[in-house]
Amino acid sequence: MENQDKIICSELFQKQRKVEVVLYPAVLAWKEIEKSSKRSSGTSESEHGQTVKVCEIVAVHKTEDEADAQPRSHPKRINQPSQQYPHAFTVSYVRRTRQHLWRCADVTFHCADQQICEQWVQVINEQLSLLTNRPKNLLVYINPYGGKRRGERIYEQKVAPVFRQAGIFTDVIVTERANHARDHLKMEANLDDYDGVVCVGGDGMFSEILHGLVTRIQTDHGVDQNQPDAELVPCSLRIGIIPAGSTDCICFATQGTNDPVTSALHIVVGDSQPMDVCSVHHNGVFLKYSVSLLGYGFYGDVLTDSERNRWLGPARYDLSGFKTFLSHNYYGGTVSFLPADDNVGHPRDKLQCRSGCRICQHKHSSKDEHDEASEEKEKPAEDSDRGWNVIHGKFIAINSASMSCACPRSPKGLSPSAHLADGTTDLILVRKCSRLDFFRHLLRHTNNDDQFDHWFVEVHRVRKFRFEPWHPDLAPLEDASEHPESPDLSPISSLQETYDDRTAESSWNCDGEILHHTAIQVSVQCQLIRLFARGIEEQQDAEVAV
Ligand SMILES: Nc1ncnc2c1ncn2[C@@H]1O[C@H](COP(=O)(O)OP(=O)(O)OP(=O)(O)O)[C@@H](O)[C@H]1O
Repeated sequence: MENQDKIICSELFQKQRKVEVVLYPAVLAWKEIEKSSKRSSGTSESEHGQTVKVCEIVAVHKTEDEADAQPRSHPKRINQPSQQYPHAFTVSYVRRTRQHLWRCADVTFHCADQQICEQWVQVINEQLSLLTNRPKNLLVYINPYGGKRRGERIYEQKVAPVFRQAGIFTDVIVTERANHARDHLKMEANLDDYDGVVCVGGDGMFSEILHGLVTRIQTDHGVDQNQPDAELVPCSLRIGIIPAGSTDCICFATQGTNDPVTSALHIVVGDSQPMDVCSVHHNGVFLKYSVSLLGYGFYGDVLTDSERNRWLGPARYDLSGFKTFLSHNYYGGTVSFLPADDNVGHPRDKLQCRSGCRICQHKHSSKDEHDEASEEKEKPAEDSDRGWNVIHGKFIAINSASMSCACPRSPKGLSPSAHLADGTTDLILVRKCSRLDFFRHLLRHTNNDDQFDHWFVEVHRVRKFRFEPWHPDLAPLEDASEHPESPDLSPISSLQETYDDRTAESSWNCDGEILHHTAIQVSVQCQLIRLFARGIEEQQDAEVAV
């Protein structure tokens, strides 16, 4: 940093200390000139001083009220700095606290000269205006009925003040019915007026925003969503998520916490996290988009049952989970999938998707190359069955996890190494097994053991997959030859077993909504959307090297 050009440098006064304050293009730094035993916290501190990244400064303003600028706990000393340094400015910046939580902290500097004070405010504001990724105008949708019905209060009390401080203009729509936000985005919203869309609600509300925005962009570009192989147009507007639902998995998986203030700050600093979206079709008709979990069998049944108990609130998922576990249903069907290239890793490689993920970045550059190459072609090649794997079987669960699906209850998630933006989804097949085995598998989602390390579980990283349920009259024999890596699979006797013991079909749980078709085709659309998020930060990312 010493080598960077100083933009401005002054001797100022901060918390009873004389400090040298320097603004570099990327960092604001200050260090004590006269040693004091007291230190403030929140910024990166070292023997050289403290720093804040310019990109994490929320706002700067002149501090008009001297009383506000002085620490109240030292009334005796108020006159000392205020006589010598009567002018002050305050820098508000992102401060990391525990477990990925962000808070807005203030540091106030006192100056002897009004001109210097004003110059500092002006220069910092000029640097902030160079940060073109920051949103200035946002369209906010609030679901007043999500979660514990606190969406409006959360927005007014915790989010709006942060946006105001950062000088962000907002248009706020409190939804009046389900799909209000989706329809407004699809048909009415003037998207050119905004730099992003903010969703105040849970995963269901996010799904509305996702569908509204993606559909609108495809319509505007004349892309037919019903074509399973259509190359969808990525959304230029980013989506911010303010968690206010009973399930906030997408927020948790992209920020590491479900906290409205943290989310608001990620929006203010203009973070950008690309994200894959799965498109789901049935016989050439578009059904839904999914960004987190597509689950057939166990998770479909849990959702179906929980819908009957909505009155129980979030507790309905526990009750339905328990009931579904006891019923121990399994379902016959054929799963076909197109495996991903080796360069995106494997679901069991323990490489977790974190902020600045290497695998997602690699995928991004190869996507660019692919985009350029495909522009030269008239039309993308037709899907052939070349490279597809086919598995027939009886399954307790078929899950496709496009992200880890980590949540406070299952901190590792369904697929701990799934990536947010690598153009793949992790297809997890849980075959028919004993109830005790299935329990052991579920338990491993909550501890450090590998949940895929069971004879009845297999996991594949895929770009596309299809599912066809077995129909009563047409049930094929189970084909163990297709999956040689599962030596313990049913012996010959069960291959001869007809599908007499099947139960009825299950349903697909698509990001918390039930799909009305069981035979589906799924295709991952690489980095179709971007969120105001930066992925889960490693601890060392929280500190600036000085
Ligand atoms: N004004 C409204 N009235 C009724 N329903 C609404 C309204 N606005 C949005 N919704 C719907 O409420 C559903 C649940 O919303 P949300 O995801 O915000 O809360 P949630 O408590 O997490 O719910 P869930 O756990 O079911 O996803 C969404 O599917 C959304 O379409």
